[in-house]
Amino acid sequence: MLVRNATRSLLYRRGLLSARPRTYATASRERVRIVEVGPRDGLQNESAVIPPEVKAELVNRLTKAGMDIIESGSFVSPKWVPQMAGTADVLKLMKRHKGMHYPVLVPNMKGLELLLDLLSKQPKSEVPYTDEIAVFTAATDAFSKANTNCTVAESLERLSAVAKRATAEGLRVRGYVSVVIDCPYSGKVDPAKVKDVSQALLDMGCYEISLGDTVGTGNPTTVGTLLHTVIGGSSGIPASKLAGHFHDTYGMAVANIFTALEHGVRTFDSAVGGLGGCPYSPGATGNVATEDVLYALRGSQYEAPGDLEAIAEVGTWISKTLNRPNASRVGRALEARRAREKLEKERENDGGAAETISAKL
Ligand SMILES: CC(C)(COP(=O)([O-])OP(=O)([O-])OC[C@H]1O[C@@H](n2cnc3c(N)ncnc32)[C@H](O)[C@@H]1OP(=O)([O-])[O-])[C@@H](O)C(=O)NCCC(=O)NCCSC(=O)C[C@@](C)(O)CC(=O)[O-]
Repeated sequence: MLVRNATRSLLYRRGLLSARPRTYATASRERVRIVEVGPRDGLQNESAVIPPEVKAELVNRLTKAGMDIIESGSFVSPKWVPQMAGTADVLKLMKRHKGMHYPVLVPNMKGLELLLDLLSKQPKSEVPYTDEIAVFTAATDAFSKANTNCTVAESLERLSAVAKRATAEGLRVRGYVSVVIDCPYSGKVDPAKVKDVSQALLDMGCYEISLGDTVGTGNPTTVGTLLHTVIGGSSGIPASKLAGHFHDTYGMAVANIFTALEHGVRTFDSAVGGLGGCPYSPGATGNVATEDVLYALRGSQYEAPGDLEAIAEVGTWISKTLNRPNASRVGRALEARRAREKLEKERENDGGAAETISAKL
């Protein structure tokens, strides 16, 4: 069947590629959605101050590399998460494109009002700063209190009002449930509780629920058990309404994604360069790296957005900019390959020059 390379076509339509992509024959592949969370989840835990220009540049580079859903910041209390202060500036600075989504986290009505105020001041001719918010809660009271200073029940009440108002204002609402496997404060989490909280978020109008293995302790068995409970039974939540958000603390995130794929989940959150960690989950490392997800899906029946080589270059750039090691193994391997190829080219050029000199002599 004739299909077009989806990512290159998207870039061409956005005016980021000059040449129309060629069409070529390939087997039809099932589309997987990737929510790139690097600019939000990835940066929220960094201790050094990151200027809004750098955050906006990260979004721009990810766009050029083909990502089409980029979580771009948070309207949370700057006292709680100082790194996300200035999200309004990031949204103003970054280049926004029609058809893309730039969700931002909103924890309460105050955050939503700040966002709505910003949107109301934007010239109508511009692409909106965002058309989507993400609300977040947890499967345990202990984590919810540490993260948002209220119990799960209190957070659901708070978020229900936020979701209702956001929907009325024309915004899409995504929901997160944190600590779906283990809680750093209260231990093992009951999958039935995850199902109840997810259902409550759907009932208040969230179009999708991202299940967060915040601590990154899940493995294919525990993730499989979780999904079996959440999706299964007559009151099961359809897999199409779920997303996987796996931190890679124990190196299991890619395996967990494949387990989730087997259960029908087709949306995954990832962060370029494996950036991130949650300020309220001590010891947890970053999200699964976008590069690792794209590489793992190569040659499979699934097609994901994003150009792997280009994403890897963004991972190299942001890791250098933040002065931190690139946490993506695929990113590091591609970096090493690029360095080798550069060296070989230089050698070739040197050899060529030497040959020219000896020919002249
Ligand atoms: C929810 C609150 C605000 C409650 O925090 P609180 O202290 O209970 O809030 P409050 O209502 O009592 O207000 C205290 C002060 O904060 C201000 N305030 C209040 N709200 C806002 C706001 N939205 N924006 C800006 N300022 C705000 C408010 O105006 C007041 O200012 P003051 O009078 O003292 O000057 C706080 O706990 C908070 O912001 N928490 C966010 C924590 C966070 O961002 N965590 C990381 C994101 S979640 C995550 O990473 C997990 C995820 C999603 O990736 C999935 C996974 O991996 O599991």
